[in-house]
Amino acid sequence: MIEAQGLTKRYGRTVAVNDLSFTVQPGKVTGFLGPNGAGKSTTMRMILGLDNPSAGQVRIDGKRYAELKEPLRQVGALLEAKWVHPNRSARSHLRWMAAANRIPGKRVDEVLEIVGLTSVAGKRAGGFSLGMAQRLGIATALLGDPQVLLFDEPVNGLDPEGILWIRQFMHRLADEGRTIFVSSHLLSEMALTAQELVVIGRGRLIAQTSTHAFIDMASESAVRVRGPEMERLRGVLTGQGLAVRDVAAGDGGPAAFLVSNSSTEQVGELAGRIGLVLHELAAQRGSLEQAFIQLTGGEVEYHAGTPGPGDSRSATGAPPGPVPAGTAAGPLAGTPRQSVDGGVDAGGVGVGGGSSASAEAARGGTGR
Ligand SMILES: Nc1ncnc2c1ncn2[C@@H]1O[C@H](COP(=O)(O)OP(=O)(O)OP(=O)(O)O)[C@@H](O)[C@H]1O
Repeated sequence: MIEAQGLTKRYGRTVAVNDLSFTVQPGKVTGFLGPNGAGKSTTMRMILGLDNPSAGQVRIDGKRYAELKEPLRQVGALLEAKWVHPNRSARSHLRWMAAANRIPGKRVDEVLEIVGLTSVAGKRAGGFSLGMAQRLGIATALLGDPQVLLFDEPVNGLDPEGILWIRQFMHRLADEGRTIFVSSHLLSEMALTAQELVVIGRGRLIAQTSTHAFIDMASESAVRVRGPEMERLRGVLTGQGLAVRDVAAGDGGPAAFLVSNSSTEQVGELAGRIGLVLHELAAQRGSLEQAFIQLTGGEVEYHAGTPGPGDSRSATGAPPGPVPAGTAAGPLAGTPRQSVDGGVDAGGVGVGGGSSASAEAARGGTGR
């Protein structure tokens, strides 16, 4: 289990993570969802002890990362693909990582098998596709057979086959009772991958809930309705206080109305009461991605103090809770990352990725 309490990270004037509290339970895939710059990677680095919190704390099975005796056996992580020395084979890389962490060599062949890389284990990792590199990163994270696994945007850049593999693989790991925490900025992807969600925007918690509940909350439910007497239809709907929007004709079909926050039953019955003929009556869902952007405070390019869509959230039916509306603690996505502070030697870290100095440290800094 992962537990964050009041977790906060400041980089100069940027508040990357702002008083974040959440828990990640074993036996499920928990998605860590937020737009680019929301603070996901920073949070993950703090979980892994690669960055120190400015305030608050995060614990893995009750302990801070630094207190874990054999971290690679407790936590594995995939932070970034394409991080292996290109001239090393997958097997020799894994052997090296295993030896550095006192893990028996036979585990290397096991993890190669688990991720489906056995047949290419002797090939140069430099020639690997992104999907294969991701598998190798996952194999590395699994070396110590940890119960807790973190994946930072694992499907970025993958083809559909690679995405499907990662998704199914995570489900399998969760079914084994492990704690799986996976970040993404794509709600549609998380809708298929995660059972639980921790949603953040501009460093703050927006929701921790089941994926199902979040999608219900995030997506507008509306009814599309059409008939030969549109103006009578409009009258009966607005007469009941329903919000009616004109929808342009799609695919050459006739124009229709979208009725917000209603059901097909309600619209059908209202029409039926006055004997109105309908040619179309269908439940519609808004775009998940758009709703998500609205909920998470919108644009990635916010600058401190700039009001954004988050400010009108209450008017859009956004959920209650810790909302970043109007906060000046925006992520300043355009802000250059000037400093990497609190970097901790990752020698024993189950980090399957990361192009940073810490990943180099994980490789022993040998540059081999
Ligand atoms: N080392 C750093 N120094 C300065 N600012 C940083 C540093 N790391 C992150 N930030 C800032 O903190 C904020 C959160 O960044 P973070 O990378 O954690 O977000 P994210 O949700 O992972 O986004 P992405 O998916 O784009 O990586 C951003 O404004 C970023 O510019």
